[in-house]
Amino acid sequence: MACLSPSQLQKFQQDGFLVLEGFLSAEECVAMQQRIGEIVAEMDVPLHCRTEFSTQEEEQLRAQGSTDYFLSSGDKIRFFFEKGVFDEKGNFLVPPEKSINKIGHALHAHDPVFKSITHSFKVQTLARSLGLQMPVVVQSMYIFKQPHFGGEVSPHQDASFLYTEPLGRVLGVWIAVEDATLENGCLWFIPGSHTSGVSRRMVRAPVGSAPGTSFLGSEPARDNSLFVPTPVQRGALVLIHGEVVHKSKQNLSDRSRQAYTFHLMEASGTTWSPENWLQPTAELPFPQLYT
Ligand SMILES: O=C(O)CCC(=O)C(=O)O
Ligand SMILES: [Fe+2]
Repeated sequence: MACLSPSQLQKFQQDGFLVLEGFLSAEECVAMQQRIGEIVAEMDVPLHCRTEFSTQEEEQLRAQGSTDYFLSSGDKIRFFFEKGVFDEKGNFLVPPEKSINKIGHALHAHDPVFKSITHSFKVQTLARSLGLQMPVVVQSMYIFKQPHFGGEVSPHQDASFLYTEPLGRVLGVWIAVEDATLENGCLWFIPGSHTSGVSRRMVRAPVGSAPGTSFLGSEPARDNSLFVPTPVQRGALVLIHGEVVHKSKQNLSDRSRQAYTFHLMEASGTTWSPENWLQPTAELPFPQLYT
């Protein structure tokens, strides 16, 4: 199951993504959900991410605060929210657990449940069967896709944010913690779109400068009809090539679509761009997958 067959490998190479249904058990998914429930119950939300200030000066301060909150989240467990969930005083307009867009970017390093799934024998076997020699985990996210308003993820290539030289060294591992359907915002891919490089890159601005990151190049308009929906069941794992174009729609249904996703980089012979927003730190060098 965790070891890819030659035809699965070929399909991944051809399409730039691959669905592996039943990769995790329902119990493993429930364990992740329960742990997330505990983490959210203990959540401490910094004021600068809760308050919508009124004057322009205060707005700038707030924007800088949340930029720093994001830019320094690579080695921490932090919370990112949907738009419009706070009033002007910073009170939640919806229950806190329904307001989170995602938790990032180091659950894989700091939380025992997510660490053991990330480094599980199944995941290691999968990485070996893809030929990865020295994979490291660069980031992880728990994505909520809340019912009724969970935001869309616009068409992108992961390598735009996680840039390497050469390209082709980043791999997304996306695990459906709940069923992902057409209604609740499943992933969509343009099959074969991983073979023509990266259209834009997000680079980190000099420290302290606003807005903190900027794009080199731009995302071209994509023909909507090229996207193929990828509904999957709870426990499915979707492999995402670093350059394949993908997206997900807003969740207007009444069911959430939670997912745990992490990104691997083949570290052997690869340069991680020093301009990426995400950088290994002294506290958290990118951990080796095979440990
Ligand atoms: O879960 C989603 O909707 C998008 C996830 C994604 O883009 C990724 O894991 O690379
Ligand atoms: Fe992505």
